[in-house]
Amino acid sequence: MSRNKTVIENGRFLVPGSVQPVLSGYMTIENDLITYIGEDKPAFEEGVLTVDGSRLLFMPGLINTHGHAAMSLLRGYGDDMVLQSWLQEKMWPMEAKFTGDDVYWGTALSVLEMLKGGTTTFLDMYDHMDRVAEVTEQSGIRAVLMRGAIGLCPEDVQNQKLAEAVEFARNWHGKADGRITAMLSPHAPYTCPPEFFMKFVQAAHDLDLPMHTHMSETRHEVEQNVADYGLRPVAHLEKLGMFTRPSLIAHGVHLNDEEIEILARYKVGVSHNPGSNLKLASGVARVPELLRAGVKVSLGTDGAASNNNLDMFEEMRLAALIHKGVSGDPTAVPAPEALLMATEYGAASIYLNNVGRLAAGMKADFIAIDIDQPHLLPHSDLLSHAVYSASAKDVEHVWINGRQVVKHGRCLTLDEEEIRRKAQETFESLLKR
Ligand SMILES: CSC[C@H]1O[C@@H](n2cnc3c(O)ncnc32)[C@H](O)[C@@H]1O
Ligand SMILES: [Zn+2]
Repeated sequence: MSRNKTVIENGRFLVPGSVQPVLSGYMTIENDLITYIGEDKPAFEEGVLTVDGSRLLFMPGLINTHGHAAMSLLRGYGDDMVLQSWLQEKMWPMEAKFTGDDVYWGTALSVLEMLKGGTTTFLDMYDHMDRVAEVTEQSGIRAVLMRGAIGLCPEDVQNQKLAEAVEFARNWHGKADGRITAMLSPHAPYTCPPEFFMKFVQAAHDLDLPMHTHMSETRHEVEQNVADYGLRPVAHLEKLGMFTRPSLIAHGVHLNDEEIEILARYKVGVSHNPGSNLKLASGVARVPELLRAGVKVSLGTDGAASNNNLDMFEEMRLAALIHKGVSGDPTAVPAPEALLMATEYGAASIYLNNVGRLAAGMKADFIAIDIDQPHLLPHSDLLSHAVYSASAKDVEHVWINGRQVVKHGRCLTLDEEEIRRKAQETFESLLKR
């Protein structure tokens, strides 16, 4: 008998993008992989763990392609502000006080929220990344991690940040049973002078890693980029060589047709963060146009201080709704497309080719939602329900890399009580420092 085998029986499974997007049947997981999914009952040996899937909807784990996990400590601290004053007056002064322990507890709080809400992979750009990696290892979640660098500082400090980013990537890429991968991440073109940004591009070449940055989030940022460098942000980053690397940009709210064409040509991914963009009054990204141009569009929450939660079901729903409202076209982002953005396109945009889809051979990263609830009945179209009706609270079970990490809504890998207590204590201590 194989070391670790589970068979899900009589479940409903979401396979967006396929001819049969809602499949009734069975799924087999062996060690870290899905080995079978189909209508026919597989033969299996006595003693294999079976899960009754009859009241559950199984779907790929959700993939959060942009965030700053430790910022959960600043949830509710600085609402109703635009990006620049929010960063300069509220976030950066508080973040300057963060220690490694603060980042650990803030990240633990976010990972707990994400796991319980059905997110199985998250991207994180922050400081003290060894502590983020520690939470990732302990919790069982999958993560794409990077030391984000703001270059508004003397050159020796810039170089120190770059060195930390490189060292982190060297130490952690491929670790935690392969659940951690790394990228390199200058924070944004408006916080990283060109020479500093180009050093990151060179490092990404040297380490053969993809790159990630914030870009074209606000109209002000685009105007400032033109004033400072004579170029809009896309042409500016193209000139700095970023797109010679596999790249993902966060936001991309203010893009013109030509910029969309450039991103498509270089196969640059865009992490669409509708909740954060709405809350910071940044605008609404041109997602239907990006998708039509063939750009990989995925979904992210950004940090919990600008969202103000990490519920990827909410981002999916927002992505499916707001573009209908803006365009007047009810087919602007249909439900299957929104689900793909949160799963398969998410995986592609962070350069993971083995998650984001329920299929034999893929890593067993999947979730089960309880569909026996009033807001998820009748079972007319379960894919529609997953996008338009479900929320993080409906998540019953979560498996990552074949290991169950949430069971009946309880996290099996983290100490929930301790994290709740430490998060509150940490916030209170930050206010006093
Ligand atoms: C260098 S660590 C990451 C850095 O990013 C800041 N941040 C959080 N949300 C946003 C956003 O929407 N746009 C730009 N920068 C953001 C965060 O406060 C950290 O300082
Ligand atoms: Zn961000």
